[in-house]
Amino acid sequence: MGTELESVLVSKEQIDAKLAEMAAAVDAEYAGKDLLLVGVLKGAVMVMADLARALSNPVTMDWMAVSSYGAGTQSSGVVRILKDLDTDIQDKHVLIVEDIIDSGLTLSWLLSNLGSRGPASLNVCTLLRKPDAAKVDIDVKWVGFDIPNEFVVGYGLDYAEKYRNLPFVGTLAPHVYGG
Ligand SMILES: O=P(O)(O)OC[C@H]1O[C@H](OP(=O)(O)OP(=O)(O)O)[C@H](O)[C@@H]1O
Ligand code: HPA
Ligand SMILES: [Mg+2]
Repeated sequence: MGTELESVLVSKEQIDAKLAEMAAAVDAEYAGKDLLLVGVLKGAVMVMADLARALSNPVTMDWMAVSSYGAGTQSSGVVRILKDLDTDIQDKHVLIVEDIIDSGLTLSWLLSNLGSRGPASLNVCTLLRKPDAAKVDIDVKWVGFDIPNEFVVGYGLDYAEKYRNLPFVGTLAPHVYGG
């Protein structure tokens, strides 16, 4: 491990096993229905790719890009749409795929934004959640791992755009971000 990384919090093996479990639950929930997975760029790229491939039922996929973190380790609370969906989600079953719910501000904003477009159903799955950091209460159908309130990187998650390609989730040494 490089000197910038402090520890592995969730290993590749743990992620693979959890996504297989989540995929089975998603398959069961949406059996016989058309499901649209909405991945939240950029962080959810890895979860989306691996979760989708673990599903047995066919799905369609679309992406939204929003950003509230910039280069820091704290949410600004201001969510910006950088890219909207390509598809109309009215009357569709929609599952938002996220890498992490931290303050919950991104998801809370997304749920109200997508909810106003009239989907047949709207649910959320996330690989990680920080219960101690929640600023808003959100109903999340599937959560992979509840983790401590520490800044994490890897498996899609970045610090100033770095570390997204790590195959595991790890904590960053505080000296890297001045913590
Ligand atoms: O619960 P919250 O406190 O709102 O944080 C969660 C959001 O923050 C991250 O995205 P970010 O804005 O960093 O964009 P990125 O995915 O492109 O890194 C992450 O991917 C979630 O979408
Ligand atoms: O802990 C985190 N790490 C990286 N990106 C994030 N976005 C919200 N929380 C985090
Ligand atoms: Mg980020």
